[in-house]
Amino acid sequence: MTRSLRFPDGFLWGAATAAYQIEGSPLADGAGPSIWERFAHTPGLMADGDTGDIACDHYRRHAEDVRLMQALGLTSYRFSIAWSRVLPEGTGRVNAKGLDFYARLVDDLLEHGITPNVTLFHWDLPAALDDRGGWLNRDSADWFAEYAQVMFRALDDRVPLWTTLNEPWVVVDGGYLRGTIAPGHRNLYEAPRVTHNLLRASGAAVAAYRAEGRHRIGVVFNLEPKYPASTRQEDRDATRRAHAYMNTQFTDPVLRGVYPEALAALYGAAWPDFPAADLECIRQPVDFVGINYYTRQVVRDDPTQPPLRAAGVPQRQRTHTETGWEVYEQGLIDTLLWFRDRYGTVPVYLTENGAAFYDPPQAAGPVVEDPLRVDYLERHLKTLRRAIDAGVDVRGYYAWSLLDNLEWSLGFAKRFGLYHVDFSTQRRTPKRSALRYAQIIASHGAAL
Ligand SMILES: OC[C@@H]1[C@@H](O)[C@H](O)[C@@H](O)c2nc(CNc3ccccc3)cn21
Repeated sequence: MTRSLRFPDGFLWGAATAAYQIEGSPLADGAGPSIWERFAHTPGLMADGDTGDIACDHYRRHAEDVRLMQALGLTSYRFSIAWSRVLPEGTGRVNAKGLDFYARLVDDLLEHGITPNVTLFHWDLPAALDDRGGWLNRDSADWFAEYAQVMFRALDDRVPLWTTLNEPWVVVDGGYLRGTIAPGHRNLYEAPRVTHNLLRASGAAVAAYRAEGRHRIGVVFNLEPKYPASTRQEDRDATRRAHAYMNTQFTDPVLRGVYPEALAALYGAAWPDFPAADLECIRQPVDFVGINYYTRQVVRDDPTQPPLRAAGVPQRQRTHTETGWEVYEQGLIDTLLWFRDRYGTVPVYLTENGAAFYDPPQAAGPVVEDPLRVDYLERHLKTLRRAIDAGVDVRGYYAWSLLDNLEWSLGFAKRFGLYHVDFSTQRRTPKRSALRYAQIIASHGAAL
């Protein structure tokens, strides 16, 4: 007997985007620059010299894009606020036109029956705050709480789902250790301090929400399950280090109030002695957690790669995406079951899941054929259903992404969208995966 794949009543079917990746017009109507405005306009840092100056032109085409969401039957849309549109200097003066853009977008979503899921910080820190030390400055928690309160007071009457941060690990690893994303630092001593201030900021925003919020607030982590390349103790130890660095470095402080012990040894002299009171702020209870799942990592010991001393082992026998990520849907249920077993019944949204594949050249027509993305979507939704059957409290799914967009420093070439975007004309064309997703949504999962 084939089990129905219907999803629970009230389960949200969404798609996700981020401000700098889709909006364009980064300095329009009084907006201040973000660190991404600076990073993207620094020669040599962006593939093909791509920038977010236009991107998907969503700032001007938002009404058209909401109609695209409605065409898929989406019941929710996850998007981020560009902090420096609303607070051009990061704190203090509010730019009414910036706030108004997001109020009009939220109203339009609600009029189309689409639940807004708002991310306050998706990597685009106001440049003016970076000039004051950015996330390295302990004051960043207060700056973020001030900004969050401005947004709560403006939109909490209409926004039922808020998230504070998107993927603090990527900000730390990419922005302060590897230098691959803004602000492009490469400093081991900065990394744990940025982790700590990001988590303090999230906690401060959650505390501010408790004072006046009417709905629910959470935080979004990218979780990537780690599997040892062999049963050798060295590989198992390396796997544990990689898991602590990428995953529990963030989930444990927020959900358990402590950092993983492995981090002190990993960071060594760079590991600060944090005030205990900070952890009380960080561990503010959240109403839900967003999990972004894309792939897994198979890990081996690698003494040549300090401080982690771990390396990924390519799984060449399996399909990979254009960003080099293995398609491994089993990692999704492994992650969700691990999360439930470690942290209990905190509700979860799968706030990002998707893939960049090379869409084969085809004649311009009403649909772009993307068979690999259709397969990726089906595999992961079927697996998500298995996790729900196993008792994980998953409340919604957000495909990354609604539109092909600016894949940060990788530029426009890496296409994750359900809709293809011709960036020379801004024409949106549904991919086959969009039509398949619409069919799945219409059946609430039964058509899987
Ligand atoms: O890379 C695709 C998306 C990206 O466009 C989103 O803005 C971001 O939220 C996002 N996070 C991941 C997963 N985490 C990750 C892992 C390694 C490098 C960069 C991101 C993928 N994505």
